[in-house]
Amino acid sequence: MTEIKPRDVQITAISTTDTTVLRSRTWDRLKFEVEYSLQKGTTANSYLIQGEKTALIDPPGESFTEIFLAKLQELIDLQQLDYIILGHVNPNRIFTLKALLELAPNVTLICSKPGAVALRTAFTEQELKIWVPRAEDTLDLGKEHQLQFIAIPTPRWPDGLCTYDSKSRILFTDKLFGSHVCGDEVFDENWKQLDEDRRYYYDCLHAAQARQIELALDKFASISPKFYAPGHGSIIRYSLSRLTHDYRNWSQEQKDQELKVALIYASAYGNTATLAQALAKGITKAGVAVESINCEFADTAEIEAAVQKCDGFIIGSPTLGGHIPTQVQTALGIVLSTATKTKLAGVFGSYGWSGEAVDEIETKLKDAGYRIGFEPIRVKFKPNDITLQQCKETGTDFAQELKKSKKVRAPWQAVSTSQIDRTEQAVGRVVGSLCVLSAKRENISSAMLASWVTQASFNPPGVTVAIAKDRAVESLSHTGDKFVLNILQEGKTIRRHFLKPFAPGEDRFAGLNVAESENGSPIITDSLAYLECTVKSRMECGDHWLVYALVNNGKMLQSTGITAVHHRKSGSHY
Ligand SMILES: Cc1cc2nc3c(=O)[nH]c(=O)nc-3n(C[C@H](O)[C@H](O)[C@H](O)COP(=O)(O)O)c2cc1C
Repeated sequence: MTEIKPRDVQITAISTTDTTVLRSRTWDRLKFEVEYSLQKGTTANSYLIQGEKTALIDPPGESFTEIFLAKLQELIDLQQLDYIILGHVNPNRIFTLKALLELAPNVTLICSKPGAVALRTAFTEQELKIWVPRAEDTLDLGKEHQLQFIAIPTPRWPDGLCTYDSKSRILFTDKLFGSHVCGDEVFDENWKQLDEDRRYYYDCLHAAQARQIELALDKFASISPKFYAPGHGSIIRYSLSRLTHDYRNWSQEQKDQELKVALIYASAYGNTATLAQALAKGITKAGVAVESINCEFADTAEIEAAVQKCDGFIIGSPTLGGHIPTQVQTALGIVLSTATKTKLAGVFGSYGWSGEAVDEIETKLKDAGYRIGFEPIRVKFKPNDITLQQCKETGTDFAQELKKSKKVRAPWQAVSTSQIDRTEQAVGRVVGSLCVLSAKRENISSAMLASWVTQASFNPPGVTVAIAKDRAVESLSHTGDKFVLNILQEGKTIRRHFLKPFAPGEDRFAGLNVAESENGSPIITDSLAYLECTVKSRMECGDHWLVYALVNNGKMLQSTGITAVHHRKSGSHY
């Protein structure tokens, strides 16, 4: 096993303009968050601007409090710290904030209006100096550092606030333009290698709030930053226009999707919100757009518009005091009076002991005549990895169900209608080996049938596998992922086992003979042969990912028998 480096705080000056980044680095994987599943660690970036006055942006979470404060005190005397700017108020970071306030009692906190409410809730026993800047306000730190504040409210971070320093031309973007990767590179000189991570970060954090991301980009259009300084990952210096363009394109892609799901939820302590994010990831992965609505911060018109436009809706609610919270009640009222009965519905929520909210919502929707697309999801308190995986799979199934009921089928482009049948038949004559890809991450095993598999290189030995985006198992389709390619034998029944639909979270290997490979992935021992592989790269090919993987190890499991090949009548499906 590779040894994981200890957490640390890396300090680097950004350009020559009195600005320093303090990167609190976590090298190992973080648990229980959808966006961390690539397991590359992350950095929590804080920034220090030293004009005549001093401002600190976004101190890190509790696991860094001690080492971060020690490093910060090497740079400044905390008695001299004038401002702490919060891109959003993160409950995990309140501990560090408390420690900072003890050492810097005169500091003024700067945040958005909803941020101030969250701060006052977290600091009930303490009088805080808070400044909520309006759009036209600036803050003069001296030495020409004029700070401008841009509110970027999103469903996930309703209190989002970006800061722009006109002297250094750094835009501090908090949750925008980040990536969860830990390394020594402070800047994005290797930005091409970051493409996959940035896209994944966008897909997990922002795809379900693409409308608000577009509004944010519009707001940034009037300034011309030289750097994006995000809350996580490398500082964007060399690829700023490219990444801006990418964010525009990815948001437009979401807008262009034919089908939309309104994901309407509220969450007092973040648990229902975490479930919402996992569902959203599963839905968007399947090529269906999500419009997230955080009931606490959305107005009636916004909810009505989302419900009218959507093809399906999902409502999420915690149970508080034995009831559905008022904001969700209101949203439910709007849904019941606005949504036509043809829309597919879903319900989920976190609870502590009785969990009435999910049952009540389900009953009301059923009584009103809506079809419920999945067994309501009820999760006690904080969801774990397995629950989140189930939510993602439920989201994907919900999207598939919508596609089926709306008969959405990817059009064959550049082929005239009269030629479609002939061309489909001809393409269908291309064959590949029938295999099962299997992988294990933490304690979650996954598997999928794959028939678009072929050898791709002799030296090093490598294979390619084309994986449908809407069915791609996350733990085997990203660079660095390890999996086993189980090569099936003609005449055996393993194929039938994997052709049947699995319920979200269902054990894919139940009833099969399985052994563990060196890379931890399951080997189906009744296969003809197996290969242990590591994903080297992947390429986006329309509705599939083409994964190129190196073969690390392999073995014949049967001395006779030939490889199963999947013969098809048409090239328009497997
Ligand atoms: C004031 C309060 C009242 C609660 N009342 C209930 C209740 O009546 N029934 C229940 O099952 N859970 C109850 N809970 C537990 C919450 O539903 C649980 O913490 C849930 O994870 C909150 O979800 P959220 O993080 O999305 O807000 C209550 C929690 C609090 C703080």
